[in-house]
Amino acid sequence: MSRIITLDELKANTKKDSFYVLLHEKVYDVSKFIDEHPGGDEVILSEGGQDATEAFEDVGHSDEARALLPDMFVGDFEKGSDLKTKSAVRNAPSDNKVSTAVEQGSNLMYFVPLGLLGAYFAWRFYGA
Ligand code: HEM
Repeated sequence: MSRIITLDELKANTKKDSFYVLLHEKVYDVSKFIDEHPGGDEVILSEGGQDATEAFEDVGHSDEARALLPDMFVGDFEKGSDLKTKSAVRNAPSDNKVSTAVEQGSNLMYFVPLGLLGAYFAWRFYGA
């Protein structure tokens, strides 16, 4: 059974010995984890009482990091609270499109001159 965590509750748990983090509209109690966090306690402490989704995603946390979350889950964040939560938008796909386009472009940049060079030598040796 899942609890609903209100904005007031989120804001009430911003002390190191009782600390809630809001990620992807879910609330996690990171009190026990905070001292072990590889990124340090300060970065997490500065996200108290607000939506930490963007900060968490900007770091590009690993699957191992994400796998720690279920154990710390407290409940879903209340819908329609004053706090605007961000949905999980990952910016990787659009970046990928750009880099494949650039890669295809640079392949052409190699193959066109190589093809011309090949054509020239074919003409030199087998032509007139
Ligand atoms: C609340 C749940 C969180 C968990 C379970 C978690 C877990 C982890 C883990 C396991 C790592 C090691 C690298 C990796 O596996 O990705 C890491 C690194 C890091 N985390 Fe978090 N993290 C949490 C929240 C945050 C938040 C809210 C921030 C905010 C800014 C943050 C900032 C960082 C930074 C900057 C690193 C990089 C440390 C380095 O490479 O030196 N983390 N975190």
